[in-house]
Amino acid sequence: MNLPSAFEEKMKYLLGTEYDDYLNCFDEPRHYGLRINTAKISVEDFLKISPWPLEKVPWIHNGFYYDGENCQPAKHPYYYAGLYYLQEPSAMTPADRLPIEPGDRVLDVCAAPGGKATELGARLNGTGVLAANDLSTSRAKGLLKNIELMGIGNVLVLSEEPGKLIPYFTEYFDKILIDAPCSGEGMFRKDRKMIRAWEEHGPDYFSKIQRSIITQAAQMLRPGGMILYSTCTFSPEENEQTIEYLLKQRPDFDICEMEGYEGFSQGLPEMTDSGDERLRHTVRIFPHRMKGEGHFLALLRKKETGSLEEEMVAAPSTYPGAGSCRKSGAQTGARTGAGRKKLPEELTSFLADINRQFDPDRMDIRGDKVYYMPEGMPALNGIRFLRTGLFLGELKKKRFEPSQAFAMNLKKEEYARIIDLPVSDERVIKYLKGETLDVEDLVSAKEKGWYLVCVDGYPLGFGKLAGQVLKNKYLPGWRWQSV
Ligand SMILES: C[S@@+](CC[C@H](N)C(=O)[O-])C[C@H]1O[C@@H](n2cnc3c(N)ncnc32)[C@H](O)[C@@H]1O
Repeated sequence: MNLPSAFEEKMKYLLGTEYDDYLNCFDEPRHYGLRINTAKISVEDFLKISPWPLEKVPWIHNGFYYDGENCQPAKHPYYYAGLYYLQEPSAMTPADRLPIEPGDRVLDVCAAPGGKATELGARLNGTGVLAANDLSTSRAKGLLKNIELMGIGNVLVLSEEPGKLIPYFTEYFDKILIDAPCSGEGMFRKDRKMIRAWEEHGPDYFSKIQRSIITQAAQMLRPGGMILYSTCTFSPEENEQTIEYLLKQRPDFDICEMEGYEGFSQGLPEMTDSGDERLRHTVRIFPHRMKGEGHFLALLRKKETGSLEEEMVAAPSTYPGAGSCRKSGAQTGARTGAGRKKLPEELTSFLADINRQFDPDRMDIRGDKVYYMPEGMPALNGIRFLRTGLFLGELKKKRFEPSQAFAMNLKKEEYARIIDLPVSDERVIKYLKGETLDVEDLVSAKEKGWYLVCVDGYPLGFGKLAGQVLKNKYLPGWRWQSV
């Protein structure tokens, strides 16, 4: 194993006599993880239908190992139904250890491609709001797809430098996750390409970015709120020293203990100038001590009173942005459905078939597109975004076409017209490939209209019955790719 010598020296210093154990684990097989999406299915119900043997990740209630050399969960209809997310087991920890409560306003600052944001969204379970941001717009596109696939609707998907978000969201969020860009030392075992990247941009480069992100995020947290900071690297500069930096800048923050696990290791105050003993409550994951790749986590709380923002930031009484340069074509906050304005007939008649209460004031119609906004959203003019709210569908010449995101957000029992196929039915793959289906055996040709196509009771997308056949309305960009 060719590791950069500066990295080797640091790890010897960090690990002492355990260094050889760490090196030996490079020869061990990697761990493949699958996290059950509890927004769609309970752990118990998934275990009843799991096509593969699964072994529990002991510190994550909905996390499991699978045999990645012999199973391909990404090529299974349940993946297309959003029943699980494939994720390295240690990477499941940050979202799991941030205590999300129903109704919380949650920000994931560095969210793409959504490994943690999708779990945060599942925990909100349709309440509150999840703002998932990533500086990289191309990566944020993947994030949006994963959020929609997992059926999460109470979202904002943003693509901004975090500092730009502060005036809109000063002290707004109850919980913030910062899965910071980092030098990736914890991933060397899983992905050797990370070693080359480390040589280009190492801990010094990333620690500056992390300090900036964490102090910006601190301003968007309400007093009493919590931040979970994580990296997948070992370097103290990016871990304990970043937290030490925050605590110095922000005496209104403290470190909390998080739910433990026997394989976790304590943070290392001795790797900082201050030696602040509170840093022992941070968590390190070493791959030779447990079955997961290298990570670092710190759970932080902002004290209830006397937040620095009260002194430092003149929080705007109304959200600014009106009149500032808009980055995206769409205007949010200008809700044509607001004030109980009458909604278009074609939309109301579609929604009448859905067994769910929609608040007309939260309907946002922009051009021909209809969105269902999270409650109490500030105006976001001036922020680059990819999605605000649940994209319900499009108004087209006196008809409403429901979207893929809406299909994924629905539960089978919420919609009247269902075509539920068992996973063994060859029409499942045909549907996912975008083909027209013959469904004469399942529905009467007379009952025309939109149908929600499900696999074993879990929605995959819409189809429209016309004559004897079901026209396929599965989103073309999401289609099943034959290998
Ligand atoms: C470790 S990855 C996040 C992984 C993600 N949380 C997940 O679980 O799928 C770090 C992300 O930070 C983004 N990023 C880099 N610099 C950033 C910045 N200044 N603000 C916000 N995001 C940033 C990168 O584009 C990258 O997607």
